[in-house]
Amino acid sequence: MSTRRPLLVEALTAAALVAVPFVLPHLGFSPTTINRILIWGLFGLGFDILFGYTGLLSFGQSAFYGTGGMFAAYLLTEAGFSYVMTAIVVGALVAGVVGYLVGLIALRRTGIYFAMITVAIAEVFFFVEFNPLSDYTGGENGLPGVPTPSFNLGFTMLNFSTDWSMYAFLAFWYLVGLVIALRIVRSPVGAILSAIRDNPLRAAALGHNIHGYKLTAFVVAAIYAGFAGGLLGVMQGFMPPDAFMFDTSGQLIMQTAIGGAGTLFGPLVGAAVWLYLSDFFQNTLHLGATWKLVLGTVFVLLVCFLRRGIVGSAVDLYRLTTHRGKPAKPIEASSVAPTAISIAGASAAAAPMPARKRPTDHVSGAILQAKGLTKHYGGVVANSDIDFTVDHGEMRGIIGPNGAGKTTFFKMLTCEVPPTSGKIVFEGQDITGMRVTDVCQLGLTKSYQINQLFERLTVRQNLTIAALGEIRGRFRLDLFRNIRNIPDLAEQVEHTLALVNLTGRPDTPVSELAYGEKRRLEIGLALATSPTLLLLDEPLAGMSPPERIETVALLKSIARGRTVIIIDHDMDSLFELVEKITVLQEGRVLVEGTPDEIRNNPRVQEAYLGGVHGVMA
Ligand SMILES: Nc1ncnc2c1ncn2[C@@H]1O[C@H](COP(=O)(O)OP(=O)(O)OP(=O)(O)O)[C@@H](O)[C@H]1O
Repeated sequence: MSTRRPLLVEALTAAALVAVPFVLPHLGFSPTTINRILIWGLFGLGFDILFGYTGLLSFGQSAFYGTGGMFAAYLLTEAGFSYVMTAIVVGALVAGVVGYLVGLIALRRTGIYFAMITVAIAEVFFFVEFNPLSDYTGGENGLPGVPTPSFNLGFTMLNFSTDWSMYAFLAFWYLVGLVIALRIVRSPVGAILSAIRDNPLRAAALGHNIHGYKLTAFVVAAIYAGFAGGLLGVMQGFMPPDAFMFDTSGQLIMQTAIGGAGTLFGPLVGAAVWLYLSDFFQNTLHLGATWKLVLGTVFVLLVCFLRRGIVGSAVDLYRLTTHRGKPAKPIEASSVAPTAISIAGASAAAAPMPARKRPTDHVSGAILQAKGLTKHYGGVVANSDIDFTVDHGEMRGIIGPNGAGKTTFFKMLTCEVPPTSGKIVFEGQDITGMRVTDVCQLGLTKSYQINQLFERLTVRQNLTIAALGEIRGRFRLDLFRNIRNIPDLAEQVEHTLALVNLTGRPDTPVSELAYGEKRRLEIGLALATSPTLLLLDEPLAGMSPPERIETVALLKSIARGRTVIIIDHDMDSLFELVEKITVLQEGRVLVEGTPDEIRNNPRVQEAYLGGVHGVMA
C-alpha cells in the first residue's frame, strides 16, 4: 500500500461500505447479518490494535463489550436518558475506565499468564452481571427496549429503525472507528506498539515505557469494545446478557485469526466468513447442533492453510504479483494499514546530518564509575567487588576468558539486572537500581551480544523505534500525531543508516539481512538513541574475517567523539581499537592497562593460557 497516499485506505473502505448493500445481499447475506458483521468489525478494530499490533492476546474482551453495552442500555432504558449516541459514548468511556483498571492488574504478567488473567476477568464480569448486578443488567433476561437513534436535523428527522437505515448508521461508525484506528497505528505510539509485539525487552531497553504503551493499547481496545457493545444494544433494541459470555471473546479471536491479525480489516472479514457460514450451516443446510463441529473444522482448515488470515494472505499475494523479481516482504501488519514506521522514512533526507548531542554539564572527567559492584546468581559469583571508571571521550576495552563476568557487568551498568551490592554513578547521578528504560533515557545504552532486533520490521523501521525513544522520551500519548511530523526523526534515522553502512538496505526486512548486516543494525539501534555512553557487547562475535574488517572500520568511525566500552574476544581488533583495557577474571578486575601492557602482562597470559606463558593472539 502506498504510503504517499495515506487516505487511500479510508477512501476505498468508504466506497466499499457504500457498495455493500448492492452486493452482499446477492451473495446470501441478510441485512441483519451485515449489521452484525459491522459491529464485530468495530469490536475487532480495538482488539486488533491490542493483539495484532501489540501482541497481547486477551480472552477478556467480552467484559468490556458487555460493560459498555449494558451501561449504555441501562442509561437508555432504566435511567430515562434519551440521547442515544451520548449513552453509547458514555458506555464506551466507562468500558475504557474499566479497561484501565483491569489492565493495571492483567499487564503485570506477560504471555500465557496475561491470557489466563484475562480469562478469569471475563468470568468474573459474567458472574457479576448475572448475580450481584442483575437488578441493573436484567440478569439472564438482559435489557429490552433499547431505543434506536434518531436525529432532528431541523428540516427533517433522521430515523434508523429499518435494517438498511441501521446499516448506514453502523457503517458510518465503522468508518469513524477505522479512521481513528488508522491514525493510531500510523502514529509514533502505533510504531512502538509493533516494536513491543516483536521484542518487548529491546523496546524497553531503547527507552520506551512499554507498560504505559501496553496499557494504552488495552484501554483503546476496551473503548472500542464498549462502543461496539453499545451499538449492539441499539441495533437489536435489546442488550443481550450473552455479550458478557466467554464465547464472545472466543468468537472475536477466531474471527480475527480467520481474517488476519495486524491488518485492522481482518476482524471484519473474519466476522463476515464466520457469520455467513454459521447462518448457512444452520438455516440453509439445517445441520442442527453439528453446525459448530463443521464451523470448527472450517476454522482449523482456514487457519492452517492461510496462516496470515484472509486479508494478510491476500496482501502477500498482491505483493508477490506486483513485486515479482524483488524479494518478498515478510509478514507485516503495515501491509494493509500502514504503520507509522512504514511512513517515517518516506520523506527522509538522503544527506546525513550530524549526530544529535544530549545536553551535559560534564565534558571531561569520569562519565561512569562503578564501586564495589558485585553480582551473585544463587551460589554463582558472576561479579565481585568491581571498581571501574571510564572518562568522557574514552574508548575502553573489556576482555576476559569465557564466564569471566563481562556480560553480567554490562547488564548491571545498563540496569538490566540489579547488583547484589555496589554502586553505579553515571554523569554524576547514582543510577543503581534504576530501570533500563530510564538509564537509556539518560544516555547510557548498549548493543547486545545476541542480536535483539525487531524481526518483523525493516532496517529503517528498527532504527525509527530507537530514535523515537530519544526524541519523544519514555512515554507520550501522541496517538493521533502523524509520525512524518516529528522533527528530526527521518534525518536521525538516515544518519544512523549511514553510520552503520546500511544505506543500501533501508527497506529490507531484518529476516533477509546477512549476519554481518544484522550485527551492524544491532549497533545502529544503540546508536540511534544518541547515547553519551555506548556499550558494545561482542560486536564482532560470529563474523567472518571480511565482516570483521568492515565492522572494525565502522567502530573506529563510530567511536570518534563518543565514549564507548567494548567487550570482545577478538584481541587483535580490540587492541587496534581501544586506548585502555580492563581484564576480568572470575568476576574480578585482574588488571587494567594499555594494549601493549595487557599484551605483555604475564597474569593476563596466565588467565588466558592457563599458566603457559607466551604472546597473546
Ligand atoms: N542469569 C544467570 N543465572 C545464573 N548464572 C548466570 C546468569 N548469567 C550469568 N551467569 C553466570 O555468571 C558467570 C558470568 O557469566 P557472564 O555471561 O557474565 O560471563 P562472560 O564473561 O560474559 O562470558 P562469555 O564471554 O562466554 O560471554 C558465569 O558463570 C555464568 O554461568
